[in-house]
Amino acid sequence: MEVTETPIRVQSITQKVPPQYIQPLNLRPTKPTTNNTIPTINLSSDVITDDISSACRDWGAFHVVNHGVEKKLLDEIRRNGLGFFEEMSMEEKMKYGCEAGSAASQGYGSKMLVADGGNDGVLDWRDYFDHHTFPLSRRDPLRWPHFPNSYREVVAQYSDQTKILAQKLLGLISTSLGLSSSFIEDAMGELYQNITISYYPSCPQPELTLGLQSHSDMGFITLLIQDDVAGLQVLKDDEWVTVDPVSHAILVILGDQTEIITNGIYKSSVHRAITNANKARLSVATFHDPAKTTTVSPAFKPPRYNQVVYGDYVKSWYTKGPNGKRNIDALLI
Ligand SMILES: O=C(O)CCC(=O)C(=O)O
Ligand SMILES: [Fe+2]
Repeated sequence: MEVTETPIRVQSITQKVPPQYIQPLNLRPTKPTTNNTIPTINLSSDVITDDISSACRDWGAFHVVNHGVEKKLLDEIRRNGLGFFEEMSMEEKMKYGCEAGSAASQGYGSKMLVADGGNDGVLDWRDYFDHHTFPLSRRDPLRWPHFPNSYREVVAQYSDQTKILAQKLLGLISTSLGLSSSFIEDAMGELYQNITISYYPSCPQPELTLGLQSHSDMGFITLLIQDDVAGLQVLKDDEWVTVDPVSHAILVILGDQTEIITNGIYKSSVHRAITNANKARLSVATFHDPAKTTTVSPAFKPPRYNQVVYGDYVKSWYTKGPNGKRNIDALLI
């Protein structure tokens, strides 16, 4: 299997859903049957260790409030992202197009994972803009949109503030397991951060498509904000639970490296995005990963996962496709 970039962007599809975007019957979204809601943790409260611990154990995802990222900045990054996708011409946007054939290149794209089986050949109903933000040597704002005017400044500030929050959360996660507060950060080594703004155009047949297929994130921790159009779902006890947008909260999603380092005590969250007939949806996901050369291994004995070089893990993810959790399951001892 290989990763290719399609020349088309979902935004440019004007009529009915082309066949490449139609999910097989068993993967099409159905109405959630549960009223379960993911937990919310107030980071300004003193007694949150137990809450963090149960949210990480039971869900692998939770909202945080009083998180220290300026509310204005959350609004601004959503506004600037929307400005790029909705107000710039396709011709202008394509000047920032991702490199064809590269799995994680920076810029405007709509990724196509081509697999020999399963559903991975089906395309996501999503366009995105990916920004490399940390280490600072990777940060090149000239490769980010020049419109709206504040775009580059807002992304840089958002990157700085979310990195601080991610470090704080990794500290809390470490201490909740009796590890030193810097344990996960030390194991991660140099922090790599990418910010992906996803734009899910309204879809004429949402019952046939997925905005983003079921997956868990590869790295340590993802911080996600969405707009007021619901669409994100997390898998809990084999049921899809819709994550209702909470104004100015940030959703924390544990990634596969956190599952490995915690020896499976904490689980990465399987999630997906569904589409909507009437409204486009925007989300901003900020990923925190180790360097490709870093080896991640369980902190507890006996290990339940084989250690892995992060770069190999990423390669395998892009080779086999993200479907559900099959990549991390392959490391189980
Ligand atoms: O759009 C969303 O809410 C989900 C995005 C996501 O899961 C990802 O980019 O990995
Ligand atoms: Fe994700």
